[in-house]
Amino acid sequence: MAFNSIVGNVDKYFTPFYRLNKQGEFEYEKQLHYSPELNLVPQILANSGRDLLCFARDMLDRGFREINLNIGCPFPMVANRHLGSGLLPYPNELNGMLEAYFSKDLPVQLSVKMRLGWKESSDIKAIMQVLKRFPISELILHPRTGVQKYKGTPDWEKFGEVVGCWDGPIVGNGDIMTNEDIQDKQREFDTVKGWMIGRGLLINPLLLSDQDSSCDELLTTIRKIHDCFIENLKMFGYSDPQILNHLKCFWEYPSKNIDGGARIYKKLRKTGKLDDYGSVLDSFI
Ligand SMILES: Cc1cc2nc3c(=O)[nH]c(=O)nc-3n(C[C@H](O)[C@H](O)[C@H](O)COP(=O)(O)O)c2cc1C
Repeated sequence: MAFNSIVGNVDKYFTPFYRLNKQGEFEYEKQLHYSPELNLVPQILANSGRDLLCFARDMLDRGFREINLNIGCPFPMVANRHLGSGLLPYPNELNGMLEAYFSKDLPVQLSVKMRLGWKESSDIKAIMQVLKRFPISELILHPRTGVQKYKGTPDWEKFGEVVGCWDGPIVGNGDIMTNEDIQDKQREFDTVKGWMIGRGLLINPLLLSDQDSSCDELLTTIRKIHDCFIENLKMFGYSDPQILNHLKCFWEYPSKNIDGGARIYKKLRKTGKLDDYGSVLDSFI
């Protein structure tokens, strides 16, 4: 929300994934509703048709017409439960979930965000055979395995193979850090519908602007996003300690693009109260 208010120029946003809590329920922010100003797609981490359907119905009630299934999350605590990229070695489980979902014919499109596999990129072969059986509205592929996390480089050759065998809309994701990266990738894969950007936009929120931006412009923009983010967190009803936690996470990526950023990030992380955090931040930025 904060990024969209201050910078924008992005076609589509995705929520962080929702998953069942320990009580077996989904918990949503009360502000989670579709709005035409923010093309937001709610994402779910699931491995059962029942959970996927329950989430889709909840999102339908909130005005959404697309949900996104995450079968790419690489964290072992997630993957060990056959969730995220941990589902990729189990095509039959994916098949069962999708059969259950599409048997209900809900007016909620299902897109998929995935990696190439869990341990082996060869997982993708059987997974693609399953996905092709269903009307998946969009496929977003980050061409690394789960165990790779962010190590090494994305396997763009494998990505090309998937693009070649998928008839529907496909989006690429991985290590896009500059505007030129997008142009290069689009030239290489001209049938690809778009590019999802994660860390690149967190590090440089002005990545998509046409002109080179100065350090001052960048810093001012980051600060504006930050201040808007705080307002949103307050509006969402978060407590001060929760807000502080979110703000500390906020700086992980932008601090990489600021002179002395590592030092600032370290100092901010050490603060224990929101007031102290504000003073430390004001002394730097
Ligand atoms: C802080 C952070 C949180 C993320 N949370 C999610 C998430 O909830 N769902 C998801 O599909 N991907 C998530 N990702 C992964 C990104 O969507 C993306 O696939 C990954 O960062 C690779 O793209 P990039 O090289 O452009 O960053 C997250 C990444 C980061 C850095």
